Amino acid sequence: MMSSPIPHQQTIAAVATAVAPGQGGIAVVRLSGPAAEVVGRSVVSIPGQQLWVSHRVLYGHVMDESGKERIDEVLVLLMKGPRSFTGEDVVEIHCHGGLMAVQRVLERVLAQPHVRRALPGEFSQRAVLNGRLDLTQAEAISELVAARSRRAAQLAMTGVDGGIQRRITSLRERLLDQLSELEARVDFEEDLPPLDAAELLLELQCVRRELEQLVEDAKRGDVLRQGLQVALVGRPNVGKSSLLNRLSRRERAIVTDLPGTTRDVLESEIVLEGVPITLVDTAGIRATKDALEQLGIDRSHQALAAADVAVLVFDLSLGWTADDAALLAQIPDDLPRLLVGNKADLQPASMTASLSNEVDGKTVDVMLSALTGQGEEALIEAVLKTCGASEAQGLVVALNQRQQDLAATAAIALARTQEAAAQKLPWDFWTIDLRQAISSLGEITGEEITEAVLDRIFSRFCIGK
Ligand SMILES: Nc1nc2c(c(=O)[nH]1)N(C=O)[C@@H](CNc1ccc(C(=O)N[C@@H](CCC(=O)O)C(=O)O)cc1)CN2
Ligand SMILES: Nc1nc2c(ncn2[C@@H]2O[C@H](COP(=O)(O)OP(=O)(O)OP(=O)(O)O)[C@@H](O)[C@H]2O)c(=O)[nH]1
Ligand SMILES: [K+]
Ligand SMILES: [Mg+2]
Repeated sequence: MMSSPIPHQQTIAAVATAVAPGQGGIAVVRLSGPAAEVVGRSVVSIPGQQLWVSHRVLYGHVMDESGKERIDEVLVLLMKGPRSFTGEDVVEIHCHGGLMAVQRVLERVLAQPHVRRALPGEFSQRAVLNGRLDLTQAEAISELVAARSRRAAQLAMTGVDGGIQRRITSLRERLLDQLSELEARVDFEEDLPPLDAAELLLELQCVRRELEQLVEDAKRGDVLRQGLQVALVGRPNVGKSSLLNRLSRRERAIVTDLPGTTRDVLESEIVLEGVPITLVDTAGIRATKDALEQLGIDRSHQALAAADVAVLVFDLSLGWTADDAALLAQIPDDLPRLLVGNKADLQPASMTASLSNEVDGKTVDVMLSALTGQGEEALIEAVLKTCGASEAQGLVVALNQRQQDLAATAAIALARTQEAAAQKLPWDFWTIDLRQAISSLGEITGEEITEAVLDRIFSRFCIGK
C-alpha cells in the first residue's frame, strides 16, 4: 500500500508558494512526474555552458511559445527522483513574486504535453505513495503551514519529525505481537504452551491507556491548532471596541463616545500565550428603530453563536443594568462566558476594591480599564482558563481530529477485547476486536488505508503542497 509499483504517468504542476498581488519577492512553480525535466528544459532557456544536473541551481529565462518573448527571469532547480520531495523527478522554477509572472509561467508549463494542474495536497500524496513521507508527517506539514502561533508550529513539528508515526507504529506493533500469540492458539492450540491470558490482557490494557492518554492530550492541543473565537459583546458604549484595540495593540476599530459606533462585526487576530485567538468586536446590542443598526445587531448575535467564549462587557461607572442582564440571558447556555466590568479607571480605587467582584448580585470575572490597561492580564488569564487553554502548555505530541477519532476507535475495540476475555469467550472472539484496533491504528499511520480515504485526507491540503 505504501509504495505504488506503477509510477504516476501524469506530471503535475502548481504554484507552491503563497501568491498575492504585489506580494512576495519570489514565487515557486513546482512540477513533479516523468515529464518534469523535459518540460523544464523546453520552457526555460539557459544561457552559456550550464548543465541540467540534479540538485544544481541554473539561471535562465522562461520564454513564451514563440521563443522570442521573455516571460520571466528565473532560477531553476532539477531534483531527479527518487532524491526529491515526491520521489519523482521534480523541477522548481523560482520566479518573481506577485501574481502575473508566476501565473504566466504556470500557464506556460500547463500548456506542455502530459502536464496538468496538481490537485490540493497532490505533491504530498505522491510523496506518501512513493514512501518518501509517512502519512502523519504529511498531515503535520499541512498543520505547520496552517499554524497561527509559534506553539502550534512547534507542536506540528513533532509530527513532521515523525513523532506521531513512531508512537502509533509502536503501539500497533505491540498489538500485532499479542494478535500473533492469540492466532497461534486458535490454529495450533495443542502444540503450544498455554497462553498467559492475564499477561496478554495486561498488555492490551497498557496500550489502551496510552491511546486514551494520546486522545486526551490531543483534545488539549486542539485549542492551539484551531484557536479560539472570542466575541466581545455588550450594550453600546461599554468599551468593546476600545478593548479590542487594547488587546490587538493597534487602533483596529473606530472608537467614539457615540453609542452605536460599531456597525459591523470586526475581527482581529492575536496570540495569547501561544493560543491563536480571533477577537470579534460586535455592534452594541440594544433595541433600535434604525434599520442599519439592527442589521449590525443581528450580526452580533451570529458572532455570539459562532464563538467559543463570550466576553460580556458592561460599564462599571453605570453599574449592572437591566439591559446588561437581558443581554446575559441571550448568551447560549452552553457557551462559556466572562462577565467583564470596564472603565474601572472611572471608579475611585477604594470603590473598585470594595466592589469585591460583586455587582448587583452578579459575580464579575474581571474588572478592567480598556483606557489604561489595568486588569488586562487578568482578562487574558480568565479567557485562557475558561477554554482550558492553559492546559495545552506542556504538550509535545498532538493528534489531529482524524487521528484522534481512530485512536479512540482503537481504544474502544481494545475495551471490547477485554470484555470478551472477562466473559470467557473463545479466543477467536478476542481476535476480532483486536484486529479492528490494529486496523484503526494502521489507518492513522497509512499502513492500512484505502486510496479513497487518502484522496479525502489530501484534498483538504492546500494547492501546491
Ligand atoms: N525549494 C524548496 N524548499 C522547500 C521544500 C521544497 O520542496 N522546495 N520543501 C518541501 O516540502 C520543504 C523542505 N522539505 C524537503 C524534504 C525533502 C526533500 C528532498 O528532496 N528529499 C530527497 C533528497 C534529499 C537529499 O538530497 O539528501 C530525499 O529525501 O531523498 C526536499 C525538501 C521546505 N522547503
Ligand atoms: N474612562 C474610560 N472610558 C472608556 C473606557 N473604555 C472605553 N471608553 C470610552 O467609552 C466610549 C465608548 O467606547 P467604545 O470602545 O466605542 O465602546 P463600544 O462598546 O465599542 O461602543 P459601540 O460600538 O457603540 O457599541 C469611548 O468614548 C471610549 O473612549 C475605559 O476603560 N475607561
Ligand atoms: K461607541
Ligand atoms: Mg464599538
